[in-house]
Amino acid sequence: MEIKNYSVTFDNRQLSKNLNVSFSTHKMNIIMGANGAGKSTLLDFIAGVGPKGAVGEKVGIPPYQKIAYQLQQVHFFPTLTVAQTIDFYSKLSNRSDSKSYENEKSVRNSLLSPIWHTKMGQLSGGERQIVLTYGQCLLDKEVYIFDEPTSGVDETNAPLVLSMINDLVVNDHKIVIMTSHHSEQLKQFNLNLIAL
Ligand SMILES: Nc1ncnc2c1ncn2[C@@H]1O[C@H](COP(=O)(O)OP(=O)(O)OP(=O)(O)O)[C@@H](O)[C@H]1O
Repeated sequence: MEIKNYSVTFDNRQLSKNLNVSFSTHKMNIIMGANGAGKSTLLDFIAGVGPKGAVGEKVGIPPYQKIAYQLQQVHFFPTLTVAQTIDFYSKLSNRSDSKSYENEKSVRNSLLSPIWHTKMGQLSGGERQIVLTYGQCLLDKEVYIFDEPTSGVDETNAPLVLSMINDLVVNDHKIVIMTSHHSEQLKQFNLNLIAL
């Protein structure tokens, strides 16, 4: 999977010019770069949701229906409980429960179970992030894109969340692309680092 000759300009400001990126099928793809470097914008392009005015060739990138994309700003229904939110994701998925892995079970049992009946609107920012990342991992897609999935998640919980995401690559052979500002959290994983 590749992006070739990707360029984007906003208000006469050239953000990216003729960028070429190859994505690994057997390592997590991590896009790193300074604030405003264009990481989220590139994710939007890969996911097929924008940005206007971006050009580039997509090679081997599936249509948007086969892509799970978690935006940086977490979106949720504040009056649904965690249980109802996860049920919502499960209903969007064709995945069978038998494909549940240890890290996913650990997130559910240790992180989600204490807040299972709490409304999404009552959770902390980090808790919401964990619930929605867990939900994304339940979907049955070819490509999973996460924009800073550990933003707001504490140092103890972040490795578990990242291990759950890494399982998508290692166990399910899916393509994972994410942005991160936390290289130290990712050291233990097999990575394809993409610097913007
Ligand atoms: N629709 C738009 N119109 C004008 N400028 C935009 C638009 N979308 C993004 N930008 C600008 O492009 C730059 C890159 O934005 P982007 O969100 O991709 O950065 P980022 O690398 O993800 O940053 P961060 O690490 O802070 O999340 C920013 O300066 C942003 O203001």
